[in-house]
Amino acid sequence: EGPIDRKKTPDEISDQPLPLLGDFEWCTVDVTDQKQLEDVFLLLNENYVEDRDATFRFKYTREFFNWSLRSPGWKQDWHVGVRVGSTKKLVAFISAIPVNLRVRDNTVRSVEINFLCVHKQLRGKRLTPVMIKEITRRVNRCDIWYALYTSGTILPSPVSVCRYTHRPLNWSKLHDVGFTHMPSHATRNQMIAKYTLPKATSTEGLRPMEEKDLDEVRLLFEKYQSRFDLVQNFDEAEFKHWFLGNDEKTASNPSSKVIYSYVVENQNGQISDFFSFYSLPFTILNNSVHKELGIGYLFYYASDADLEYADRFSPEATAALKERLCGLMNDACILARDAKMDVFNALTSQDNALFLEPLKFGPGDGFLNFYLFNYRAFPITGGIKDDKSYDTVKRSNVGVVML
Ligand SMILES: Cc1c(C(=O)c2nccn2C)oc2cccc(OCCCNCc3cccnc3)c12
Repeated sequence: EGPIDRKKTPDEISDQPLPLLGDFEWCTVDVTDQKQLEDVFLLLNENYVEDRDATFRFKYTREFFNWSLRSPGWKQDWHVGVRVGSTKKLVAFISAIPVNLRVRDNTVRSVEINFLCVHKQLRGKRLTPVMIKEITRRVNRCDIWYALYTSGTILPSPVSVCRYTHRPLNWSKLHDVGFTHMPSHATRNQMIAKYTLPKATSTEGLRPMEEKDLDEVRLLFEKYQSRFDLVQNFDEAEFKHWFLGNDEKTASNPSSKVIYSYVVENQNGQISDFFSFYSLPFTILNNSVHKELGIGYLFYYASDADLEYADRFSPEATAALKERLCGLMNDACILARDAKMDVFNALTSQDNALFLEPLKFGPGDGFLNFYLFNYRAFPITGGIKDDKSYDTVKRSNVGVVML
């Protein structure tokens, strides 16, 4: 396991971008300029990933980009765009943010690549490989040689693959928009009853995470994450950014809130657990009644449930963790429902297999493949059972969650 290419230095890398065909020009998007942020927002909301039947399209908000593109150490030069020379219209985008990854026992200074988007009318012009080469060049110039990225499509050699899963929160709306279907043996009311959640959460001491919790939660999180083989290491600033976001702005406008983080404070005032989820709605294409699908995505979590066991992977420790996570994640679904989300999405990564079936998550029809650029690693299990069921617990070794 380890780097694929020989060690290089930035001065070996060209300081000029690759040539672009026709009336296209490279640009660097300044996402602190609301107008340029709007260009990215419009490009992705009209041209980014859709589901297979083109029923839904990701609806990234401006707040989401401010959160995901401006994490600590972010560089404007790594927000790469292609514009039409004559009109300055943004027709392609790709981004990188710096991250510290751990792949088994190796720490790898990397970037995470995300939001690769080419305008629908420019598909098939081989623009994607050129975008990837250009972002690679700009990152290499900063002496970073590795990258993590995900894709719904199969590309050469994924390091891991996880399955999409969904927990309906508002079954009737999901049914109305065609996301979920009525099983032959059930009625509408039976399906609604099946997915109805309690009014209130049940975990004693559960409350929103606050700035004063950060150090304690980061310590709990680092202990928990040590169980996985592919993780992102967060320093203090990164931890604050990813779990508290730039919350002051959303205090005024709750509907634009992106990241939701909660802690469990036990009787003697210690933090025993935490979990988080982010909001990333779908635009519903051609539906007269519903315009948007509210979606919560499970993000990171940690628990001390297994800490008292010498072997954290023993059946006893696993049972204790399973019981704790089932209570926590059921509360996460309740909080997501209260935040007007219609479905709660999770992958089969982390220890999710412990609660997916008990909490009525159903397998989705999508897979998320994880790729490492310029780094060879033995495959890391993504928690997928070979068949559709989750009958036996199949834990995963993927501890990184990509937006
Ligand atoms: C996308 C997505 C979906 C859906 O497509 C979906 N949910 C409700 C209705 N639909 C059609 O369901 C998921 C469950 C877990 C994690 C996920 O995504 C994890 C993060 C994905 N990152 C962005 C991305 C999207 C597609 C391909 N590559 C990257 C998803």
